[in-house]
Amino acid sequence: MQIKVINNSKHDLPQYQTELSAGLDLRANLDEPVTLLPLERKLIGTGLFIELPAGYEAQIRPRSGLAFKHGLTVLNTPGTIDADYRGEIKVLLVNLSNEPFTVANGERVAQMVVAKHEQIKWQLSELLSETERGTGGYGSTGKK
Ligand SMILES: O=c1ccn([C@H]2C[C@H](O)[C@@H](COP(=O)(O)OP(=O)(O)OP(=O)(O)O)O2)c(=O)[nH]1
Ligand SMILES: [Mg+2]
Repeated sequence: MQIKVINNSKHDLPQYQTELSAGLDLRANLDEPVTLLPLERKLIGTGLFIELPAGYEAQIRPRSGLAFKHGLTVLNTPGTIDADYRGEIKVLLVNLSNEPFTVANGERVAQMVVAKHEQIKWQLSELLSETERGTGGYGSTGKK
């Protein structure tokens, strides 16, 4: 499917890195490097503006390599880009390591997955159907 995009960044459009990748890697669009101290969070611009069709969202997710090697993740993961959003796509990075991390211009800081979603209508009810699980959760299964 085709998605309208405005690229006001210094970089090429995000690409799928392999044939069947789910995520497009998003590059930081910076005038100068940005340093995140331990536990610090910062919004990183991408310079990208998109127009998703109705019924689609884009999810902003961390990259596992940055998370594993540097404790860098997306604070609000998965970030939600609504189909009616026309602003710049931004990435809310947080440094969960003990070391400062410096983001370079053009660094692939996160990935974006475009996904279908439903918009529901509520059917207000008094009773829900019975199931084997019932109200159990939070580790309720597999016990004698
Ligand atoms: O990681 C993100 C998350 C959101 N957005 C943009 C697109 C999204 O459509 C809009 C609103 O996001 P969200 O609904 O998560 O934030 P909110 O705190 O509920 O703000 P709002 O009241 O504007 O909906 O912000 C981003 O650029 N990056
Ligand atoms: Mg919202």
